[in-house]
Amino acid sequence: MAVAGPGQLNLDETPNWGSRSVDCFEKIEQIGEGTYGQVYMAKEKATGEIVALKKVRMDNEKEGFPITAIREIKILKKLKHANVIKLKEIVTSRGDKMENDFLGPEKEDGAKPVDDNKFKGSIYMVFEYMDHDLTGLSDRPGMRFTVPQIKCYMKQLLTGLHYCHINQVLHRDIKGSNLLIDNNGNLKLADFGLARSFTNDNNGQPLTNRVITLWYRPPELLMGSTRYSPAVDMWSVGCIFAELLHGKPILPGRTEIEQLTKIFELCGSPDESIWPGVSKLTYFHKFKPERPMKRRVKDVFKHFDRNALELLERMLTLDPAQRVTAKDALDGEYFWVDPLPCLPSSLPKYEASHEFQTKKKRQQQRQQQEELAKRQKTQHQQAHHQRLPVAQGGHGPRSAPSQPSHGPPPAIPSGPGHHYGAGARGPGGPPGRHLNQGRPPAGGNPGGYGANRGGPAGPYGIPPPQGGGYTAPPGMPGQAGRAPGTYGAGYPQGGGYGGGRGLPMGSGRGQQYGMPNSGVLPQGPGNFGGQQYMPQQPPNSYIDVDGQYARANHSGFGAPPPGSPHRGDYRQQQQQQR
Ligand SMILES: Nc1ncnc2c1ncn2[C@@H]1O[C@H](COP(=O)(O)OP(=O)(O)OP(=O)(O)O)[C@@H](O)[C@H]1O
Repeated sequence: MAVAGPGQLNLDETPNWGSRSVDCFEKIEQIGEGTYGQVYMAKEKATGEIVALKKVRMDNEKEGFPITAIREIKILKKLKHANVIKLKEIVTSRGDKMENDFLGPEKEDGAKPVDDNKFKGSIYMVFEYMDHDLTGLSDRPGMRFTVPQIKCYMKQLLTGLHYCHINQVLHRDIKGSNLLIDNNGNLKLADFGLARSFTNDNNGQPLTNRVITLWYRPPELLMGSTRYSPAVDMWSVGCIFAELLHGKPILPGRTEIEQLTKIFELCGSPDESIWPGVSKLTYFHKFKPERPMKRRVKDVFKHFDRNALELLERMLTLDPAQRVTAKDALDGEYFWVDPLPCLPSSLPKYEASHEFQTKKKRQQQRQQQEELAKRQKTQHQQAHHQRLPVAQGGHGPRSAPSQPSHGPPPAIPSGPGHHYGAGARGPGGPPGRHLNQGRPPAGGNPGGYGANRGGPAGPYGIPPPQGGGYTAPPGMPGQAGRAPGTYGAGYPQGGGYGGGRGLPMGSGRGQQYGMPNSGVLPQGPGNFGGQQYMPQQPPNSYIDVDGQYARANHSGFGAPPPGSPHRGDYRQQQQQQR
């Protein structure tokens, strides 16, 4: 098993990493709870800098440092990009000092009792702090994303992903809660715990297909493919894109088969003519629908604007070989016509919102509502009993008294209102209502953007509000014409996305995605370390088939409970197997 012993991180190049203690930081509050462990907002004592500390959960690891964390650290060390979260350093604690500080003392010296995993320190990854994740942000009451804002986030998502792909990294867990956003409007890819490096043939080694949260998992993985490409991430991006525009998750399956069925219902069922080679996939014949299904993307999302729909079609292409790449997506009309993507810095600033916190708030609200309802019911019953004739003694006839002693049922306030259209989030609405309705299944399934987090798929409906157009003034570089595309094809030699749409590096629309094909490249102006925007106006771990650990199936925008099919946590399976 590819695990390192505690403390054996082998983090070459950064000898200082791991040398500092977590005591250099002061905890502020918990902002996340993931498969790995808790994530805290903290302040570096010496500098006052705010950071995020992600604790590497060791309590389930009997065999040393978890490979998922090793992989995340290794990959993040190599990726340096404005749209990829920055891992600043690793710090350690002797005997879990941090945990004691945060959660209360356990032992005098701060060490944990010994029986398994005992007296061992903890390891924390120190990240730049981000104010929001996309799930938390979109779940804010009243949140509405404008079209330029959606374009701005999508552009950054694709730019970060393109950078990963040309550096031969598959993310394999693109979802809202892994897209972090700061109050300057910057979006960064985070949570590389499921990511892995790839080469074109992976030296003949198969990859696990148990990756990517179910709602965002592409058909090739669901049908058992073990040789896949960056296209898997692009499917997830398509699901997020549609969700942003539509206001709720578009493919909320509860099981793998249901997920595939939902995909076929929307995208049609595959056959050799549209997806050469599909019939060779392990589960093709098992999951093939009895009757062929027609593609309905255009019908279902007919309220999307033409360019958005065209891009979505290319992202949600069944055949991964024909699915749009991040680079080509960035080149799509969608990002180059009015309303243009807004500048990140022009986006509104919001109070911090992480999925963990918004979920907690929702839970508290639900509890309050339940208590209120209970209290009202009790009061009502008491009032009722007081009105009953004494002789009945509370054991009256079974039929209701003839006098109208029952008032209307207590009003249960609905949940916070949500954006993207109509209704407040509340108990599942009747069929026919669309956005912002229903509530996630108990346990919190992946949720949508400002919308119905997780109810069964309802009818597709209301278009999002169209944000105002943000046209670059004439003569600004953002208006430059386009030259024929000249990008290198395929991965990993994707080439620098220097010129956007085939313009020479740094010219034209002033946009630069990614970097040249040199593995990992330094950040800096002129390439996409220094992302340039157009001058627009503001408006789990266990071994899998690739011999790797992986966490799969876990949460969507919300976090399904451990053990739910959405989470399908490899880590849990491993524990069960042990
Ligand atoms: N750098 C950061 N700044 C602010 N918040 C963060 C940061 N990193 C993570 N978070 C918060 O913590 C949450 C969980 O983080 P992350 O996804 O990295 O952990 P995980 O254990 O891999 O979670 P999961 O099992 O859900 O994938 C994120 O959704 C986000 O809300």
